[in-house]
Amino acid sequence: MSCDGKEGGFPGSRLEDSSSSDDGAEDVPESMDHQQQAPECPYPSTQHDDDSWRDDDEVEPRNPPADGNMRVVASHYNELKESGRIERLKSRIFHMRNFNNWIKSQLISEYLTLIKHSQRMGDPMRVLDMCCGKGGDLLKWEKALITHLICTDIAEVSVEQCKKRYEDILRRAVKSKFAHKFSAEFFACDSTLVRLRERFKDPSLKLNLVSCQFAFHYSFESLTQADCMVRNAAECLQPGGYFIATIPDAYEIMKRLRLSENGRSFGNDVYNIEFCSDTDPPPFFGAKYQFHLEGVVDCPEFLVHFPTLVKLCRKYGLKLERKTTFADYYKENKETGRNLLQRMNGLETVNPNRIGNDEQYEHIRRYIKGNTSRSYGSLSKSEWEATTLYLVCAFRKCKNTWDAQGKPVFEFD
Ligand SMILES: C[S@@+](CC[C@H](N)C(=O)[O-])C[C@H]1O[C@@H](n2cnc3c(N)ncnc32)[C@H](O)[C@@H]1O
Repeated sequence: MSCDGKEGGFPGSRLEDSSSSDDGAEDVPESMDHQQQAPECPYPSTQHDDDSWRDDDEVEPRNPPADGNMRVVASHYNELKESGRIERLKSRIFHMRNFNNWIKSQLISEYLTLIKHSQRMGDPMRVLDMCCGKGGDLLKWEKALITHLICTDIAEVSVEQCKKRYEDILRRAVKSKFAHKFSAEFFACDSTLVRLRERFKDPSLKLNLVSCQFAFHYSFESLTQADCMVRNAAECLQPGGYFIATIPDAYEIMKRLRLSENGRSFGNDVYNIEFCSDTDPPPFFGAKYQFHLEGVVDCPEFLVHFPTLVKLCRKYGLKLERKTTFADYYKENKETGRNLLQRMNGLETVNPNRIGNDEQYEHIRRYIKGNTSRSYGSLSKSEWEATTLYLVCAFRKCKNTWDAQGKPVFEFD
């Protein structure tokens, strides 16, 4: 597909079960645990100390208004085909997709746990899954024992599939005495254009968690769109509630771009990023690139200038609590999340005797220093390079008072 992102479909790679995820991974039921125990082989983390934007302080859109990229994005996701389990197993990014899904599980569990600790027994747990896709996180919500879920996405086909999956979960829960049941509502809309609360069944609803996984960056097409998306994330959150997201790490992208040969594109055999113009430094909004991920994504995306995101969030009472690259989040969570990572097949079991001189596993050869007596859990070099394009972030909703004009005054501590 060309860099203008106006053609072609969204090649899918899906499981046939009811839990596949649009970031390419899925919730894995406990019974699918067939990966052997394998110690994880660490892979060097990437650094980003390079501020790639102009260093003034303005949050000004320098790009023209939205040019229809959202239509392109929506049709990509709407056209996404479900593929069989066999096909998915053969994918070169099978483990990376599961690894990304594990990161989401850890993040969701971390913040739901924090919220639960501040609640009383029996308090409701209400979640907005903004840009929910086909419902890849539904089993996570079920396992976390939430009470109400709102799912929305720009792609109507995805929302329909998400709703069907929820109904399947509910049917199973009704049959089983012990399964957890939660209520849910679904609607399709553009979160960068529409005020979501007006589409809620109860617009006065207070949420505990807003989750936006692998999608928030689409809003950085323009200030207006990003502002709308942040307001949607913030305005229904209770004080003490959280907005959590996984987004591409724009610093890492700019760093790799500047190291690239042609200064416009870079990647490997599983992913590619190509900038549509050679704006360097990039603008705060509308810094567009074409993202291609092996068999899963071929879509226009936008850099998220993180300090600008933090400013927008503050405007709506959201205080930054965490910004961590996937590489570091993995390091932080690999002990506590080890069993889940294994169950989710988030790492490939690599036998050092079988890797020969394959440069994809060079890091393992270096790590084991000749000891070939056991297997290691790892990702291939290409998969690792792709997953380390991302970061996790979390913002906490602050309490507020009201000024004489009726505007909220947030207490940021
Ligand atoms: C990579 S998928 C992630 C889906 C899901 N959050 C997950 O983790 O499985 C990105 C999703 O963002 C949705 N999306 C992109 N732009 C959007 C917008 N402006 N409003 C609502 N949804 C949007 C797409 O339709 C797609 O389902």
